[in-house]
Amino acid sequence: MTLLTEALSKICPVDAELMAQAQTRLDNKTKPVGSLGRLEEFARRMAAITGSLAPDTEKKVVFTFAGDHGVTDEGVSAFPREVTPQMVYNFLKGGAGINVLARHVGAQVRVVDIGVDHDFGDTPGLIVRKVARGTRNFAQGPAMTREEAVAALEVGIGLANEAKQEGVALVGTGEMGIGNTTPSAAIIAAFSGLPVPAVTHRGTGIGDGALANKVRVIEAGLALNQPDPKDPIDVLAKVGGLEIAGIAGLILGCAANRLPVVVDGFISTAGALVACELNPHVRDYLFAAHQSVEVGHRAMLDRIGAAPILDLQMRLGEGTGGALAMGLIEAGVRILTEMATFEEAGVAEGDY
Ligand SMILES: O=C(O)c1ccc[n+]([C@@H]2O[C@H](COP(=O)([O-])O)[C@@H](O)[C@H]2O)c1
Ligand SMILES: Cc1cc2nc[nH]c2cc1C
Repeated sequence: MTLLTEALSKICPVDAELMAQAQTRLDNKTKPVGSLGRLEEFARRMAAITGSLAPDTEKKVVFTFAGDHGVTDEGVSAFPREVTPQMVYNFLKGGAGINVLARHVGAQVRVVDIGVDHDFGDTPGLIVRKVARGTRNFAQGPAMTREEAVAALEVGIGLANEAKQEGVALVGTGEMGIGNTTPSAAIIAAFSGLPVPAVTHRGTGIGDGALANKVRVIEAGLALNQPDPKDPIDVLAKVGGLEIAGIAGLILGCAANRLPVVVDGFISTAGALVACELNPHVRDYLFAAHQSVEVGHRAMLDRIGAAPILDLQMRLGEGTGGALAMGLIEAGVRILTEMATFEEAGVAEGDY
């Protein structure tokens, strides 16, 4: 069995009984029923995912996948593609936004070269799983072969399997790839059939002219490649990206291992969408960290059926929103495990 078929076959619904037991415990805590709102949701879902009423959150790891995109030849980003490897070095030195926010919540950052158009040699700290030196320009043909897409999915699955083995408790997704809002918009347009202008936005900050060009490029790429929305790997291969595939695989692997996974912004959610289209139970294992500024993000989250935890007008990527949301998920779990019950504290219960 391949890593992909094995992961897909292992994914099952979360434990509904434990979800109910966790909620009963939360209802006995010294607070009006439901008064901790979504923190209670995080706690009961963590119980249902992990199969424990005292879910572990100790070891938190954000995987930041880096990859390049042939479609940058079409002028779809405000930045040159050299920024992708330059930012990889920044991550490894600990100076990027994700490094700061991961330190803030006590998470580790792991940087994965899954498709950067740069030779890193043996750079200390970098996880080298390069499938190709970037994708091809999907305005001229498929971004990847099906084999490349599956190989990149399996990179992510392999990392999730290793994370489970070493006792990681909470996984975060992140990415770095100049041009990657273009394949992300193409993916949601392909699955949903929504008009391209409704899901395409400014990414790193392009102006009106470049945005109109980006819409035309995506429309042309979809018309040329005809991705089949009923075949998620076809969509991923034809108009996706290597880091998006790595993230989709990581999320599948987490679901297969009953590991909770926190999904960052627009590009990470494109990966989550591919994973959910492959197996709808994946949805129950993921937390949508935040609402990105990218306009197409809402359509992705709606299609997955996930409500974002934060709305901080962020659009950096890297895993930054995911790191922040990890802190809140952990807070919810601590309510479940540490807060006193009415009985323990000698507090009178309400009469609803
Ligand atoms: O996470 C998001 O919601 C997000 C939204 C816009 C841009 N980004 C980041 O910006 C880069 C892609 O933007 P662009 O304009 O080059 O397609 C890529 O490195 C992403 O991490 C990330
Ligand atoms: C500087 C920079 C940092 C990033 N981090 C994620 N995407 C990015 C894009 C740019 C341009």
